[in-house]
Amino acid sequence: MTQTYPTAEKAAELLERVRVRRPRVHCLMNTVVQKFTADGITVIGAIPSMTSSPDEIADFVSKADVLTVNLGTLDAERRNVIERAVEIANDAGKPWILDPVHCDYSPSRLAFARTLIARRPSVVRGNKAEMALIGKTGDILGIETGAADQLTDGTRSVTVRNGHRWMAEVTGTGCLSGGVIAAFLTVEPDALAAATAALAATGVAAEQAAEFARGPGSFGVAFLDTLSALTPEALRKAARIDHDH
Ligand SMILES: Nc1ncnc2c1ncn2[C@@H]1O[C@H](COP(=O)(O)OP(=O)(O)OP(=O)(O)O)[C@@H](O)[C@H]1O
Ligand SMILES: Cc1ncsc1CCO
Ligand SMILES: [Mg+2]
Repeated sequence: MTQTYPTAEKAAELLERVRVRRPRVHCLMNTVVQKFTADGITVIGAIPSMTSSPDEIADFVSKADVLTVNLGTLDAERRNVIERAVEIANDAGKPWILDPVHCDYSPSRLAFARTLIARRPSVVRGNKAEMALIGKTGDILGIETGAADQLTDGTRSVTVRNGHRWMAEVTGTGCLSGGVIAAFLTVEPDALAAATAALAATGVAAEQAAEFARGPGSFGVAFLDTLSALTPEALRKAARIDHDH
């Protein structure tokens, strides 16, 4: 069967679509990087909301176009809220993404991540250590980020080679990428194409930011500037997307 693979042209088209649609992205985000993640979602052209209040989660997920579930600062109440949010997203047929932060530190968190994966997110994204434990995710798009981002949906595999080493020195670039991927999921049903475009966009913005930042601190700020200013044309030219065939 002939496979369709995401291209730089497709990434540019999807960036344009996100900016036109201005999707609502609800985030159950860890408490460490809420602001940075919300800023990343805003500058890509989407609208973030971040509440984890049990009595409001149903309304927020119902009004959102997509949900981001991040396990970074898990506690008993947050687990319940996550389960409720996932149920609402699934019942409404809305896409959601799981970031199993630090599942490599705690067996109970890894077990919780597995129960969530059984409820079929559109995407699971983690760093190398996290995805080594999560393992294969079958036909659910699995993404291991790092110097190169590796994406596979069980049939097709893609590598995004954009980015800068300072991304690894700013806490929350991975969490932020989850929010940006979520925004792209609302404009493209092929999760592989959506996530490839999102990671190329953040990677190209990081390369541009590194040209005028002086280190990780100023890079974090510059990255929001360049992600905000990123044009579809600049993304098309600078995206480095490879695939397996
Ligand atoms: N050495 C590197 N060179 C280029 N890009 C990188 C490098 N390391 C990480 N990145 C990029 O940084 C982002 C975060 O990836 P990483 O794997 O570090 O996530 P993470 O560990 O989950 O981050 P966090 O938990 O702080 O949010 C991704 O977009 C990835 O492409
Ligand atoms: C450092 C840290 N601890 C919990 S969440 C988080 C941020 C992203 O991983
Ligand atoms: Mg992480």
